Amino acid sequence: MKLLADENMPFVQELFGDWADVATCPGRDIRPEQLRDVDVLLVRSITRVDEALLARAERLAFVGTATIGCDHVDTALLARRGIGFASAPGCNKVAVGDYVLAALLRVAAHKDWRLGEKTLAVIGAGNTGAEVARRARALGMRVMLCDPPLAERDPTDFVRFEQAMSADIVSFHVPLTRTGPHASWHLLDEALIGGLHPEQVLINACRGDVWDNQALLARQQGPAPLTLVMDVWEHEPRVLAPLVPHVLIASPHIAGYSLEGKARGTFALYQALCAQQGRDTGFAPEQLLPPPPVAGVTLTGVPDQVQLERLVRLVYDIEQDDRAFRRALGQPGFFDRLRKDYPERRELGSLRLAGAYPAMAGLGFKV
Ligand SMILES: NC(=O)c1ccc[n+]([C@@H]2O[C@H](COP(=O)([O-])OP(=O)(O)OC[C@H]3O[C@@H](n4cnc5c(N)ncnc54)[C@H](O)[C@@H]3O)[C@@H](O)[C@H]2O)c1
Ligand SMILES: O=C(O)[C@H](O)[C@H](O)COP(=O)(O)O
Repeated sequence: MKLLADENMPFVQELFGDWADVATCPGRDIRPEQLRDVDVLLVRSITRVDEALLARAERLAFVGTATIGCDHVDTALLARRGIGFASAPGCNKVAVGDYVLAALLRVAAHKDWRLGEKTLAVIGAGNTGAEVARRARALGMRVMLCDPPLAERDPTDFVRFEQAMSADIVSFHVPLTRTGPHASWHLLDEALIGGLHPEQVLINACRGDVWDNQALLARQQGPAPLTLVMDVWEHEPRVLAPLVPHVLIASPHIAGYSLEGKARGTFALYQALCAQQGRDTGFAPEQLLPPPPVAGVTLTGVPDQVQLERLVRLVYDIEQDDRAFRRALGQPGFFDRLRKDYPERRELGSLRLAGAYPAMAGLGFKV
């Protein structure tokens, strides 16, 4: 069995090496002729799996994407051609929760806000949105959820989009869709951007095209800019460079890039391929992970917001990501390079807090 995988997918050798002939290559450079004799293709979000890519893939029996988002895969085509498919729902939801928590604490320090007095709206209350909501509640924030597809089934817990957009902080967690009643392409459009209050904070850790970046730039260059946190950008890997100086935290689509999240992503594909081939799964994803560099801290009191930010930074320093992004901006290929060389990052759950109050588990730490 010949398996071709994106070179940025860790643990492929460990999981598939003893039963497949494994080759890896840059995900953006996979060519149709490379797939001629390939049985299994494992990709990340940067490989467009479509008619053109699969034109010569006569042996292909399985495609896996080690991601939550599937907007890069023509799943209808795979179904038509009888090619098995798996994604990794939820694999990096905890990492996205960590990213947004770190961002919230940074924003609060920047604006001199007490988060417990603020409202957070989550647009898209699925896997990642729910993680974010859990953490915000643990910070004492008032949380609004906006998810029209879920609200159609049970409206009890949800607010309308217009109400959500009035929150102090609005965090976006929707899949990218271009058609249908809940299409999310440019969900944040020029009209909406123009009507926001200058004190508001917007976070995008889902897909860049959900926000109209040109319209945001126009707003930011005006007299009443917003506070922005952007992990994802319209037209990645290209970035609208003039927007970056107007963004408080800028990063190269790494919100989900914890080591644990990546291990879960590859492992989900391993499980799916094992199931397709009737093979027993011999591993647990935890076995793939090295011990974390800092495994425990003892608290002697209830940490305030500043101490909480320090604790988070002990595991994940979002400012380091922001600095690396600004330093590299403009260099050829900088976006993909930062992602490829992304430092090993552990989840907050890798840190055990002794003496913590129980709500701190809601922030993601092990208590
Ligand atoms: N930046 C990153 O590293 C990163 C990491 C993981 C996921 N993502 C992106 O985030 C997206 C969400 O991930 P998830 O795991 O939470 O997915 P999910 O499918 O679990 O949840 C998405 C939710 O959005 C809702 N939704 C759909 N259209 C909507 C709309 N127009 N308005 C409001 N809600 C809407 C859905 O009903 C669903 O509940 C993924 O599709 C992926 O594109 C990015
Ligand atoms: O959809 C996802 O799961 C994330 O956006 C994913 O982490 C993106 O990372 P990539 O696949 O591009 O490496």
